[in-house]
Amino acid sequence: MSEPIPSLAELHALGAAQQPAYPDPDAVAKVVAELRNRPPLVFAGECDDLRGRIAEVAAGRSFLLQGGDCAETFETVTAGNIKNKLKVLLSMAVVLTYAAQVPVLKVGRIAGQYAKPRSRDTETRGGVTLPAYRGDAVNALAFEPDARRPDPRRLLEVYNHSAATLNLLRAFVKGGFADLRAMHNWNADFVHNSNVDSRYEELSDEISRALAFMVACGVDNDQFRTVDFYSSHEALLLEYEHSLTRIDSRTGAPYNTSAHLVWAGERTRQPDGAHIAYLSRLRNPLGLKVGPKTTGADARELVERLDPDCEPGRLTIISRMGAGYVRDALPPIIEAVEATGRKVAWVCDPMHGNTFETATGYKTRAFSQVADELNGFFDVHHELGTWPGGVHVELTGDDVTECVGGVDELNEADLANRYETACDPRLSRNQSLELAFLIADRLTDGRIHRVNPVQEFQAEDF
Ligand SMILES: O=C[C@H](O)[C@H](O)COP(=O)(O)O
Ligand SMILES: C=C(OP(=O)(O)O)C(=O)O
Repeated sequence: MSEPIPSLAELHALGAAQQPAYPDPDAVAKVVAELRNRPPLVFAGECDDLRGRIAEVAAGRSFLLQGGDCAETFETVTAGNIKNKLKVLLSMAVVLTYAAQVPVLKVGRIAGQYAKPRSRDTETRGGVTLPAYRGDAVNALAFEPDARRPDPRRLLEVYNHSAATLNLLRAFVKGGFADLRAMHNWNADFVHNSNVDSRYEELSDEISRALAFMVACGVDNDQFRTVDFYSSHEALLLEYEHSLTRIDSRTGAPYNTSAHLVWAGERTRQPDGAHIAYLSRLRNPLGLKVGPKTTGADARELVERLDPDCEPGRLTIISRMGAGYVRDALPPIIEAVEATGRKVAWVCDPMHGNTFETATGYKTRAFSQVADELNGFFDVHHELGTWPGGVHVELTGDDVTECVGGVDELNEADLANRYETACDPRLSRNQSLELAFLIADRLTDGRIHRVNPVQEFQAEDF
């Protein structure tokens, strides 16, 4: 049984990094009271299912695909946007499942990813300094004093937009949209102009033939109709996360019911800080981001706090080292955690350690560095004999121009064409698919242990 969740006041007393400076505490209290009355967005039993599935990842029998926007915005909660993100994640999952023949666990960075930690509290433009944009959960992106003032009522909008997003996602994944037999349609709206597309089309044709064969052999057609899809976000804003925490009536344990999985970010994982104190009490599966300065001892201390019962599937460690550091910085962390006997899922975020700013002021990432970090991650796990359990990516289903390189050979001048992110640069739909093929190649290069597809593949694994 978990210890009780500390009160918000107790958490703040521990020191909470990256919280908004709300000007009106009464307005915050009102919003918290209102959120505490709202129905949960996810069911505790679903979080338990996800924990079981992450245990499969940790055991080397499955691969975790976690992805979505850097920062969701209220304005982009539209059917088209949600559908495109789901389509690219499903397409990536198909590539991984079929080409690499590993079951793929699908987790969106979605339906709650509205708050951003920032390097600086303020932003200065043309001699004017305003509070930094901290995500739609806190303030608005426009560089104006009113827009940048933190407004707690935005947390109610986070709840509303997350509920609408989850509702549509559940309809898509259970209602037939994600049917494997419809995989050609997921890409019908895209311009087919790259070698990634032809690889994908070839693979879809092969899958269609394989499915027709299986159906002809008597496999139940309906098994391909639905998929399991989970939600996740960084548990950053204590007021929001705490208000959506509920005691499960079945077990008496506390769950964050705003998402299936929540994670501690690189900037908020102080072992004695508020975020770790809060997360350690939850029964949800948890993520932990670790950067290049994390030592083995740091990692050990954090996993002992977050996973005191050494429960397989409890923890997903998401490394975000940077292409130049991953090969040196990751091994001591893996060794220290594995030495504790814990079974964690090891996941690579190849985005956050590889951000740079162009001379024209765009924050971007080079696809080559993203690929290099991923390759480093696979190399390290190969050398240590551990399972490279998954990938965590910032992506969108649209043809944005935010990261340079990749199949469309985007250069710095192209960034101005469709730079739409509210915070960090995301992979476009083509770059995301290209990444999936790259991962599939690493998983099938004969050096990484994988499951026997014939014995272990089940339709619901897709
Ligand atoms: O997404 C992650 C962080 O919020 C982001 O990288 C911070 O960006 P900044 O350095 O521009 O504040
Ligand atoms: C802020 C993020 O990452 P990190 O904590 O790894 O910097 C993020 O994933 O949005």
